[in-house]
Amino acid sequence: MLISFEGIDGCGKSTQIELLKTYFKKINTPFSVFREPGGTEISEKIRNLLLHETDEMNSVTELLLFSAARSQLVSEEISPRLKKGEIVILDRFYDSTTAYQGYGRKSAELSQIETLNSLATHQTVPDITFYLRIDPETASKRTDGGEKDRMERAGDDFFKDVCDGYDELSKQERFEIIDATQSPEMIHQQILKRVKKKLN
Ligand SMILES: Nc1ncnc2c1ncn2[C@@H]1O[C@H](COP(=O)(O)OP(=O)(O)OP(=O)(O)O)[C@@H](O)[C@H]1O
Ligand SMILES: Cc1cn([C@H]2C[C@H](O)[C@@H](COP(=O)(O)O)O2)c(=O)[nH]c1=O
Repeated sequence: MLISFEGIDGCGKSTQIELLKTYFKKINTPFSVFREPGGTEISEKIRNLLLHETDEMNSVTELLLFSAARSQLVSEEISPRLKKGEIVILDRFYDSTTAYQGYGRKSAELSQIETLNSLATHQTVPDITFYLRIDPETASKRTDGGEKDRMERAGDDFFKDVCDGYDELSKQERFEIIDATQSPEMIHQQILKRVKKKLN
């Protein structure tokens, strides 16, 4: 089973993934967690380029690098585990590319991004995608104080477009839309309900 978490920076993905890990440990169910971009040696190097490189990067290079990191992660880690019937939790997957590079940066036509996503994932689609929905102002307040990476510095208008992208994407059946301004425990309960339904 493949479970992905999506939303803008500061929406609370990491917090919810930690709570879900605790649940799977409690019920003695093995699972793996990967973050995107990252999760393999090559993909972590690409992450560094994408998030911490200070030189100018054009938006198509950015799109291709996110896709390259994903392709490596899927072939090296995700596909082998899914083939064995394991649970894989992803902190972001290709919906991030559609929302950030498609709707946010407008790096390419959405149909081109869809093709690229399909190529990088070998058509791997999550069983459930939790979309932690939050407005950019509230999310940004949560991450204030910390050092912002290259994507987080993109500005309010960019994040509004990314949110529009997620709102559009989340009309698909596999999405569970969650009000991310609720307490972490309330959000966790909504996540557990959907996970348990899928497990049974
Ligand atoms: N439901 C919540 N209500 C209020 N604050 C929250 C909630 N969930 C997480 N936070 C806080 O918001 C901040 C960001 O949370 P977290 O790191 O889980 O988000 P994230 O989506 O993983 O962020 P990023 O994508 O930037 O890594 C943390 O300080 C966390 O404690
Ligand atoms: C996979 C993916 C990610 N991004 C952006 C989203 C975030 O700003 C960073 C990742 O940081 P996080 O703290 O690990 O969430 O990268 C993107 O723009 N496109 C993508 O495909």
